[in-house]
Amino acid sequence: MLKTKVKICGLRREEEIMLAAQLGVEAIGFVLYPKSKRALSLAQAAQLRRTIPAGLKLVVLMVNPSVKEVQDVIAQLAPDIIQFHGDESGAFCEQFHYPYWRAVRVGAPYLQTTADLQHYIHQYPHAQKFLFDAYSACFGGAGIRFDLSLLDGLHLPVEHIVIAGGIHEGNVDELLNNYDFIDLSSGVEESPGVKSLDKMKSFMQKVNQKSIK
Ligand SMILES: O=C(O)c1ccccc1NCC(=O)[C@H](O)[C@H](O)COP(=O)(O)O
Repeated sequence: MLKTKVKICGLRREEEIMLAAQLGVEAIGFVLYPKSKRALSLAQAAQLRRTIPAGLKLVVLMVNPSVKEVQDVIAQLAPDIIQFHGDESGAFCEQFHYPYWRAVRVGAPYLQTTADLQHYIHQYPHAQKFLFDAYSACFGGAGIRFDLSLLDGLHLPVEHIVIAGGIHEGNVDELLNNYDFIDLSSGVEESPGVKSLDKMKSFMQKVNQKSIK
């Protein structure tokens, strides 16, 4: 059994960051994808970056960025991890020699079966983790679950797996202590792009209660 770590994605306000740190969240995500309702500009992200307390990891999420955009993020934000959430190839992700998570959009036409997933992850040999999320036309943050049984039989250590997609206080039980890392966004929002401090608190209370001591 594992003590499940939590990443909350799409934070945009300093009070959300402070609360995440207080609640024992492992990592937060900034969305640098202009079409997202949770988008931050690079300048906004740089300002918020300064407020992140030590010990709270920063994951910067990008969707089909240019090389220059990734280089700018590394230079100006120095995130702990870059999360590639679009259609970036292995060669693209690996050219930066920077820690990255590869989002796997389960249910995409080319990601329908366990064999498809296995084939896909082999294309990213240096990914630190694979974040399994449900396929959606808007790329992510859509509150949709995927069929977890597709991960059964996957040759991938559990420490390399992050489960995302439609997680909230009401359904997190089945994941806790079974997965190393989970990621959520809309499940702790009061409106698109605005985190609910109350939902963050009650979600993390549940996680912390259920966690193996
Ligand atoms: O959050 C977004 O708006 C977003 C936009 C484009 C690509 C990815 C995006 N979010 C990715 C995340 O890491 C979310 O936490 C993940 O998709 C789960 O979201 P949710 O189903 O809302 O919990």
